[in-house]
Amino acid sequence: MSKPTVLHLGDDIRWNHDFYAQLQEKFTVKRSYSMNRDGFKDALKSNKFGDFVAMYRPFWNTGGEMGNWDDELISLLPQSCKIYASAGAGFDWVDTKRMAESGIIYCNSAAACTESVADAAIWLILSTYRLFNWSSACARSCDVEQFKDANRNIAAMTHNPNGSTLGIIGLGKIGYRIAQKAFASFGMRVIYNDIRRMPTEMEEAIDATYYQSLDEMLAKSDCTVVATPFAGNMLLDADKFAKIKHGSRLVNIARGKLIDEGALISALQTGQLISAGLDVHYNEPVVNPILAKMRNVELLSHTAGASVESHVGFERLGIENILTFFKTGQALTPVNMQWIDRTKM
Ligand SMILES: O=C(O)C(=O)CO
Repeated sequence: MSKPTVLHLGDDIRWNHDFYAQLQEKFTVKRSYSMNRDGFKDALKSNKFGDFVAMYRPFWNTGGEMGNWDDELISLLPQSCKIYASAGAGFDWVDTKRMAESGIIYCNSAAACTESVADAAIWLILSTYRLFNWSSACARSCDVEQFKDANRNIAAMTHNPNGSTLGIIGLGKIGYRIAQKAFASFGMRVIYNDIRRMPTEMEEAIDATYYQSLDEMLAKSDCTVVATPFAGNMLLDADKFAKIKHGSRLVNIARGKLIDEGALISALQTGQLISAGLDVHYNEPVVNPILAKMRNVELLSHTAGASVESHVGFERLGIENILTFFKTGQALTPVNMQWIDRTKM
């Protein structure tokens, strides 16, 4: 009997060759490599990859050249396709509801990069308190006057995070890990806003307080961290910045489009916010040049999740999702089960 087909999108396997061999034992693996949208659409229309049962994208460098997975693309997938297991925590580029309507489970890989993203958030949080960006830029300038300026003046403007209040928007896997680290390392008081409240024992473990109202949480946070998925709507606009605690800080490790960058810049210029730390940007890969010039703003190149450990984990988790799903009928990290018609599985 012939083996079912898995369509492997994009990057080669880099770390998990033995594990990939297990996938190849059970499935015929076909490769799309890097196809642009038109090429990929033509390939699907002509059934170039056959009636594949799963799609696997082991890393984020390539395999996304076809652009957003919207109705146009999803409607071209063969009816045989049941699961798409992809690298990455965020899935703002996939209409997961539309996929579910075609009976396809989408699995993300947040679990594989949680540690890296949470570590990067801690870096950004610390930097918003201690203004390391400013100190680092002065040292890198190799200019004696700038060095002296930082050395003399930073102390009067920076603070220890210990005992201050960290407000987390989105206490999912990553948000919770950030909270654990900030609570354990800096003794920060954790408050959070989410659509769902955490179980009591999880709240108690980090002494966290739930705020159903985002506005009320923003008014209490000394540092707000955005750790929620982008679901098509902006979260922090001028109205929200007017409600945020005066003189507080902002960190974003989620998605740039959650924040109105113009409003953020105004909040930083008026002192409503005293600093910010951003891994993600509204117009990636273009970084806002006004933010780039602000010495109280730490900027990264969307690398919060980028580590060997995340990469190893992305490759593994995608394969595990596919193998487990076809063995047990259940995927490990699905995000769209609420829309899947289980009677058709
Ligand atoms: O995995 C993702 O989606 C990330 O943005 C990690 O930083």
